[in-house]
Amino acid sequence: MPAKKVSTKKASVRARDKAPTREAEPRSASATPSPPRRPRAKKTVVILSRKRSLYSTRRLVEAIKQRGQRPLVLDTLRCNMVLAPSHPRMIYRGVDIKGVDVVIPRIGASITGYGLAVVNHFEMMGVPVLNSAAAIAQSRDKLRALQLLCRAGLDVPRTVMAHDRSDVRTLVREVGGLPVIIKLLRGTQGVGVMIAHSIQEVQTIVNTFWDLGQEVVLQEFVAESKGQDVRALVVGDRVVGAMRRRAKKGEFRSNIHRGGEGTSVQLPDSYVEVAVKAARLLGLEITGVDMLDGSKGPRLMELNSSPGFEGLEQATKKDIAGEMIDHALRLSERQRMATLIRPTL
Ligand SMILES: Nc1ncnc2c1ncn2[C@@H]1O[C@H](COP(=O)(O)OP(=O)(O)OP(=O)(O)O)[C@@H](O)[C@H]1O
Repeated sequence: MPAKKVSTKKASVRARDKAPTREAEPRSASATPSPPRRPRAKKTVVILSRKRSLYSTRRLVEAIKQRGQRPLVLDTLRCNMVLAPSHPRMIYRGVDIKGVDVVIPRIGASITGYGLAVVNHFEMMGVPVLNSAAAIAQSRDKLRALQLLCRAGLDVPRTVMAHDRSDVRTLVREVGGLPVIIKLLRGTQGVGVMIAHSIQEVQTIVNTFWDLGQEVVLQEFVAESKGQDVRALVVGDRVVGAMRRRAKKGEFRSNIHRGGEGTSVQLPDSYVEVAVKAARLLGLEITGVDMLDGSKGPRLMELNSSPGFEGLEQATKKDIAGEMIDHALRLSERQRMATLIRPTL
């Protein structure tokens, strides 16, 4: 169902100044009349997204409306940031954005730089964001993310990054020999993930990428995973849905975009623990954690900070969008309470 267009004009109106909707009268067994209740104002939830027609954006908008709150979809690239001492502002199509309660960034890889600046600007304006600019940046840098996970003792496939063309044979040995996985550091949806079965192939692939100025890593091929991987969606400190993705015939990459098929799974505790710990380590409130099945347990591949969830909702029949919005609303409420309490301390 197409998302209803949300007028950006509303952005100029402070959410709490809007005419409040009446809440239902509380039922009470006591004869004492209860004091009049202050009606709760709607919360404004901003979705940063290039297109409101994208599945995940539409579902988030739907979930916000279902909870009686106000969605506002802003095209990340149309957000203009004004830096002024102690008063950062955001202008969208000539309108000052005010009264935002929480922001959910959906930042595609192609606009990471500008997207991070916009997210950071909302943080400077004191608005809670899921996820923070620092956490998104950390998870987008695949090597840094793997370094952090590895340092914390989590199991990641053996990985090397190098620039020395003369030493490819040693690099292959370091990751456990052939076949070897070669990954573009900036790849997504399985594009830029290759398997090489000979030293010659490895050399050709890495040299091509290096000549194009691209960074690559060599990674141990986790054969036990047999063309499957696990996607766990972590919201806060819970896995709210998980699926096993199977690669199509003749393909080792199980991404849905590469024709992989997802089926709902109930994850063993060890997988849940690893996924939640990894999300905490990278500071991600919402994340899609990709894991391979190793012979000794889950092996972390990567964490996506703006995970698409169409395949996951279809496979699990769960309201993943609703889980994300509930968490966002909880965080915004927590922040509101914190600002109320602070002056009395
Ligand atoms: N080390 C490995 N051993 C075996 N299979 C692997 C390995 N790394 C990746 N794969 C397979 O290739 C697929 C794509 O890898 P990966 O998720 O790293 O790519 P990506 O382009 O970063 O994808 P995403 O869109 O999730 O960011 C995985 O889903 C998995 O099936």
